[in-house]
Amino acid sequence: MEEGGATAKPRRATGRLCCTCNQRKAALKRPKTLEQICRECFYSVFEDEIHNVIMDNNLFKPGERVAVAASGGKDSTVLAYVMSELNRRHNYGLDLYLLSVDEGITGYRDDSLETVKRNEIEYGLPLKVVSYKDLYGWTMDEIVKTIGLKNNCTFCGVFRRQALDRGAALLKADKLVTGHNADDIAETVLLNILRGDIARCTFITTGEDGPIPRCKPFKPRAILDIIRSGENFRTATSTKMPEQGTCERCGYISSQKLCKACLLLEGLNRGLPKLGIGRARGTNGLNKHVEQRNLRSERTGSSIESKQCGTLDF
Ligand SMILES: Nc1ncnc2c1ncn2[C@@H]1O[C@H](COP(=O)(O)OP(=O)(O)OP(=O)(O)O)[C@@H](O)[C@H]1O
Repeated sequence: MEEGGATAKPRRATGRLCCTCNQRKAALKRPKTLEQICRECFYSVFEDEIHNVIMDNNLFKPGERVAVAASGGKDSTVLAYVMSELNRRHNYGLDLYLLSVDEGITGYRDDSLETVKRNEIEYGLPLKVVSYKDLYGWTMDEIVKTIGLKNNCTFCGVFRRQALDRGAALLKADKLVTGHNADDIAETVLLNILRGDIARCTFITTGEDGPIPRCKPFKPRAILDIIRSGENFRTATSTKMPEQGTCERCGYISSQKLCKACLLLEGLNRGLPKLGIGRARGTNGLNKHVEQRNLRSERTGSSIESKQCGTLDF
């Protein structure tokens, strides 16, 4: 794995022999170590690194059912391959499944779902697809028609997070693994610093207090400084953390009366699509002030939320 994750672009090597096997021609220069390495050795080093991350962090136990969040994009396609390969090679004893969320974005997700269907056959992993339309009654295309291009990422991010949890629950999975890599984690650290909300986003496993913990095996061993600084953040003991309960409407984990997805849906279904956009910490989730603040910041374009895409912790 390179610093940026599974698929960061390596630099081309310059006609030297691979420094690992000393036999084949080097195909790339690893940005992390500046070593010139051939294709075969790179695959093997990369897979060993992921195996070490999994072992060092005790990510799985034999017999666990693990859902691989598969978007059909590059990172999760590599993740599906590596998980099935390492499971076989090192006898992890895991029951692996592919889990895809169809957000209902014509011309985008329908294409990438075809990739996941190919992975299902190629790696022999059963595939479960959950859709926004079935779970929420809305596709992203319909949401964009209602809310416009601005802020629609909030819906997509909140709904996807919950859809993955719901899909994993349908699969009776013990764990959910995602293809988030070092770049994704570093980006989240930076955005959360701006929001004064840090630490949790750098954990390799999150949600252990909920029904299905999430793991990110692509978080590399040689962690970027920015991730380390996030890990070193401590939450002051005097800081009141939100208490985790359940949404009184759908039963999903929530620190408010209504979870974020139900709040967003409430807005969509009432014809007030901006209702749930923004943060509602310490409120019952249907707070007039939040609603007003959102409308205000929408007008001024001043909130961080309006500039970000989706949720900031994963
Ligand atoms: N529609 C989806 N269905 C299933 N899993 C998803 C979906 N979208 C994202 N994920 C999971 O979340 C991870 C991060 O997704 P994101 O889109 O932020 O990053 P990415 O680097 O583009 O990932 P990828 O290359 O795998 O699409 C993915 O690697 C995947 O594990």
